[in-house]
Amino acid sequence: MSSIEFEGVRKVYDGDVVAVEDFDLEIEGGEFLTLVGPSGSGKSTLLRMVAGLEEITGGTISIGGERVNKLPPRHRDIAMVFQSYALYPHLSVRENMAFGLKRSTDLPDDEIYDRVEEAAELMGIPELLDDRPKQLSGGQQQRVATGRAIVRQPAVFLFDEPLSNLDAKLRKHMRTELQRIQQELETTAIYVTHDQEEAMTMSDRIAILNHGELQQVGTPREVYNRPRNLFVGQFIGSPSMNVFDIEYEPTDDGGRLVGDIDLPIDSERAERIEAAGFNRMKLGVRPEDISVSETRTEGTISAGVDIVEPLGARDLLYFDIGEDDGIVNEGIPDPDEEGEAAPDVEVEERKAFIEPEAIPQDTAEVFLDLNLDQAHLFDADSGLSLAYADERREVAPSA
Ligand SMILES: Nc1ncnc2c1ncn2[C@@H]1O[C@H](COP(=O)(O)OP(=O)(O)OP(=O)(O)O)[C@@H](O)[C@H]1O
Repeated sequence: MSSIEFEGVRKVYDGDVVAVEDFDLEIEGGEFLTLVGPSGSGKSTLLRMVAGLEEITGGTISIGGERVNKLPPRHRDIAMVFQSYALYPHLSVRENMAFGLKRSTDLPDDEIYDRVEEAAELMGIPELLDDRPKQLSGGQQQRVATGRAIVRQPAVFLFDEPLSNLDAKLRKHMRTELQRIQQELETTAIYVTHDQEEAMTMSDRIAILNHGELQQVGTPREVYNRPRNLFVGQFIGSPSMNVFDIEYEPTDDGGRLVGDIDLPIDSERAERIEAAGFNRMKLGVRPEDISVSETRTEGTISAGVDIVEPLGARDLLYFDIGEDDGIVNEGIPDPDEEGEAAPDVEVEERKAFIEPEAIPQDTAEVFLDLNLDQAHLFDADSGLSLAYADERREVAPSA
């Protein structure tokens, strides 16, 4: 099982487009690691550098302990599965799956075809071996493309959004299939996706990228429960975290968070904020950590009810918090008016998962309980989470 190591990896296109910056990551042999991040954050570039399809501007990539910076793709023991399956239309499925090995090795034909049969078994497509690609559905083509990668018995699988052309149901099914196969073959895998549900369900670890820089790497649970910074907090989780602009104010028995909302906090939390030196902050509360309160207490906020969407097991409440809710929507011209494009203003939508029918119909205002034990505090300037500021202090040498 081959490990993959990135050390200070950097990629600059055309002399000045920095696509990846100072990227360090160690992927264990047999691990399934997913790269996520917004469009243009450098995911494909990283994958292509591992494959050898893109030159590395700086740093080192090693596979199985061997530095591969200058190694041509065919010597890297890697198979890549893309979003487009790129099957040869004039060849049968069997020939498509055998093609790579026939070209790149001296293996005897019967061994190659044995491997094709095995891979077809594993992918559940032995009955398709004599078909042509155009006779296959999207899901079947996906299986053939993956089967073709398996035939090569590579040390590393690279997946670049392999499921994005499939419908939602098939995508879910193929997720489990790919995971099962990767585990059975004990191959190391790097998987790129836009779909964070995919990332959460398939991966041993998730690496989150923004502007070519690694923001955090951890198990799905770690990055969800302990986001290192505001970016990760907002990127992981759907619908995304509600963010409130707040400042800290000390009081006699702890402190208060004031700004978009006004809530008391206990002395333990107040001490941690003071020790971290945070003042202007963002409070992140996930939709699942908000509930409807029967009564107004000091620990609740009042909110306007915008929409309640019944989702079955629970309802999704869209709410607002009045004048100071940070929602920038003044003066947005009507996008339908000719010649007037809507400006690039972020309109925040606040959301909470609530018990079904927790709000009677036609209710305009509710009291909401924010579960502060599950909430995240981030420094407004650096974006760093308070949880990690605590850690930083613990490891800092005492003065
Ligand atoms: N061949 C290229 N030449 C110049 N710039 C490029 C090239 N390929 C990518 N880039 C730039 O590098 C940055 C990272 O692109 P990359 O495709 O790696 O991002 P990504 O995270 O995979 O995006 P997406 O999710 O949209 O596929 C972007 O700014 C992109 O415009």
